[in-house]
Amino acid sequence: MRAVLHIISDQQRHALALEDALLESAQGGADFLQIRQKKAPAAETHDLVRSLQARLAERAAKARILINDRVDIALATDAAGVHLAAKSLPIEAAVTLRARCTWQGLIGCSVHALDEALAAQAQGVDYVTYGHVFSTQSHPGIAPRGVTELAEIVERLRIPVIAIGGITAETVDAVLQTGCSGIAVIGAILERRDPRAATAELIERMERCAVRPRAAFSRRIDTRGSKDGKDV
Ligand SMILES: Cc1ncc(COP(=O)(O)OP(=O)(O)O)c(N)n1
Ligand SMILES: Cc1nc(C(=O)O)sc1CCOP(=O)(O)O
Ligand SMILES: [Mg+2]
Repeated sequence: MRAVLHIISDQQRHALALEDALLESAQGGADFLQIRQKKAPAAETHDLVRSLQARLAERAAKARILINDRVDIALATDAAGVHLAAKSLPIEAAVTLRARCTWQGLIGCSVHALDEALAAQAQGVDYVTYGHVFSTQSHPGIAPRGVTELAEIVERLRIPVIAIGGITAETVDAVLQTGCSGIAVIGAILERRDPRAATAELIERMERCAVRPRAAFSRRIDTRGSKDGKDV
């Protein structure tokens, strides 16, 4: 089991057209495309997800889609999961909602400290992203947290920890040495002219790492969000 690769969308940070860049990264082997369209109208994000799902299926690309923030869009598109950011619906509310419906996708969230990570785990998330590990254009002026704190969080949690923030092909080995379950990136893939090749190179480096993830994703990863796992 190798660590997973999440590609996160950003409306400002992409060299190719965003949808094309995401598809290229999926064809390069990305495991998750996390659709993070801050401030985009729901209809626009919904249409982007639907279009990506259709184009991924045409290409037989296996990447799963996670929706940032919008639980409603995750349900409506039967996405593989929802990622809760700092100002999203509280974890407890998202977990309760999932218990009441047929959608059974992943629920993940962003954390930035050990106590937040432990609280998120106790509230029932399936994974956390922890960052930012290195300096990142997305959060300028906030000090990076580094791999030592990442290693402590990985050690203390039983659920998968995905490292995020400034991770590149050059630094991925040091990140994976912590035993984290994956990495999430924007710039290392979406700001490249050839996201497919950049993804393939990053995955090759991930596969070469001798340290394996301490925690595996739950079985929810194997299906689309709905209980029967059928494709839409
Ligand atoms: C200290 C700190 N606070 C917030 C963030 C970013 O928050 P997040 O919920 O992950 O939202 P986006 O990253 O999607 O903007 C941070 N990195 N550090
Ligand atoms: C979206 C995001 N969230 C972070 C967090 O720490 O929560 S860091 C980050 C930016 C990731 O982009 P890049 O790989 O280009 O640094
Ligand atoms: Mg974040």
